[in-house]
This record gives sequence, structure tokens and C-alpha cells, in this order.
Amino acid sequence: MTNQALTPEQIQQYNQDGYLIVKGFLSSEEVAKLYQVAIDDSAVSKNAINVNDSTGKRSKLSLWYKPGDDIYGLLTRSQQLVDSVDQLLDNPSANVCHFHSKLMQKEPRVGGAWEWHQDYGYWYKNEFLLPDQMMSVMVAITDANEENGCLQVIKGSHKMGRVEHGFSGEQVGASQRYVDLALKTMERIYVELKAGDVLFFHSNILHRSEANLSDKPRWSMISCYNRQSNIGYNDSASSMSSITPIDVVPNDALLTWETAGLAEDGADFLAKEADVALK
Ligand SMILES: O=C(O)CCC(=O)C(=O)O
Ligand SMILES: [Fe+2]
Repeated sequence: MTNQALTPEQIQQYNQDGYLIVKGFLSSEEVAKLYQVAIDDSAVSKNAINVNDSTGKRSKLSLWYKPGDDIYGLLTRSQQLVDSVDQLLDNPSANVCHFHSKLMQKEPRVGGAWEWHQDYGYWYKNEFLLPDQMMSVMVAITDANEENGCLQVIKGSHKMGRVEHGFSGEQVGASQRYVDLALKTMERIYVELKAGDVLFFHSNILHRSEANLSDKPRWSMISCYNRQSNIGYNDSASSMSSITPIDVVPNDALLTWETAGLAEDGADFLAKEADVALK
């Protein structure tokens, strides 16, 4: 893991564009361990939820609220990741908390598309009031590129504020009218990442991804962070992890600590039926 604070230029870039890519955030050894666990850990596959896109292509995701002592929990709780998030979220006087994390598995030729949306389009339904205090962090576990359905963002669209969302097939999507209008003046970026790169993105940035039509998987972990000062009044997660300060661990924990499996009783996995806004 890198061991550096974000620079003022990086912070400014995040505020301006609504996203920031940090290349080589994780070492290849760290990535290899994450990949292996995603394949081996039965809690991940047992708790996987299938989400269909509008054409019936299926994405697999596992979502949990409480970051534990498994390798994904240690990554989410690592000093480097939490400090970076702390530098980017509004209201530095409040602690950084973990809302939820998900492992996104887009299998070759199977993994489906995600409609244009803002993550805050969902989280607003959980009655969080302050979008500048929420963000998502995508960690590439495999390379992600245009061929295997990498994330696309509309640069600067976080400045539009929240856009209306409605159901589109099984997914919740942003108003097409507002997406079309945004694309008249704002640039669509294909966020191509190498395994180990990290993307920080604002809760109000419009993003989507295409189905994976290639013969390579596209796997990533997305961790979503919140400030303790931003209460989700309708946050259904029993653990209230979204307003519980993160128990931060040293960066080397990922490689040096004895890790548990993604504990099924501890991690508080999402069952699809349980959630207000799908996630
Ligand atoms: O992994 C992707 O392609 C997008 C997923 C996403 O945006 C989400 O789950 O909120
Ligand atoms: Fe999203």
C-alpha cells in the first residue's frame, strides 16, 4: 500500500471533477491476496446477490456493513484508505465511518450493466442529509477497461446536486432527461484501472457501467464511507456502522495479520429483500 497523504492538487481535483484516481495504491502482492480470498471464501459466494440489468445480464455482488478482521475488512479499515477519505470528505472535525462495502463480480460474458445513477440517489432514501460527507472508493481487483465494463463517470456532475431516481428494470437509475442534459456539456470518462488502482468518487457523481462482454472477469471492491456527523435516519443496517467510527488498522495488516474469513455472523451481509433502496 502506498504510504502518502493526498496532495493539495489531488484534493482539488476531487472537488473539481467529483472523482480521483490513485494509481498503484495496492501492491501486486496485496492484490493477489484479495483476489484469492474472493475466489476461496465461501461466505462471499454464499451471500452473493444476483442483480439483473434491463437486458437480463446478471451481476453478482456481496454486500456487508461491518468491516471485520478478514482481508477486505482490513483494507477498508487501513490507515491509508481511511486517511485519504478523511482528506476528501466534507467536515473534517467528524470521524470517518464505514457505511457498507461490496464485492462486485462481473464474470466474463455474464456480468451485467449498471444504469446511470448517483450513489446518493439510493442513500437519500436512507435519509442521509449531507452528500458531501459520503463517498465511494473502488479498488480494482482485476484490470478494468472499456472491454470488460469498467466504470464510466460524468466528470463534474456531482455539482448538479441530487437528480431524481426511479426504477429501471431491477435497478434504480437517474432521470434519463438529466443524464442527457449533463452529457451536453460534461465529459463522459471511462475509468480504466489496473488491478491495485483506486478510484475515489463523490456520492453525487453520475456513473454507470456496461456489461462485460469480454472473456476477462472484472472484479472490484467498493467501500462506501460516511462521516459520523451525517445520520441516516432510515438506515436499516442493524449495526449502525454508518455512524460508528472506524477501528483503523495499520497499512501492513493486510499482508502481515492473521486474517479471518469474511465471517458470516460478524459481517452483517445484506439480504436483498431487507433493503429500502436495493443497496
Ligand atoms: O461496479 C459497477 O460497475 C457499478 C456499481 C455501482 O455503481 C454501485 O453498485 O453503486
Ligand atoms: Fe454506484
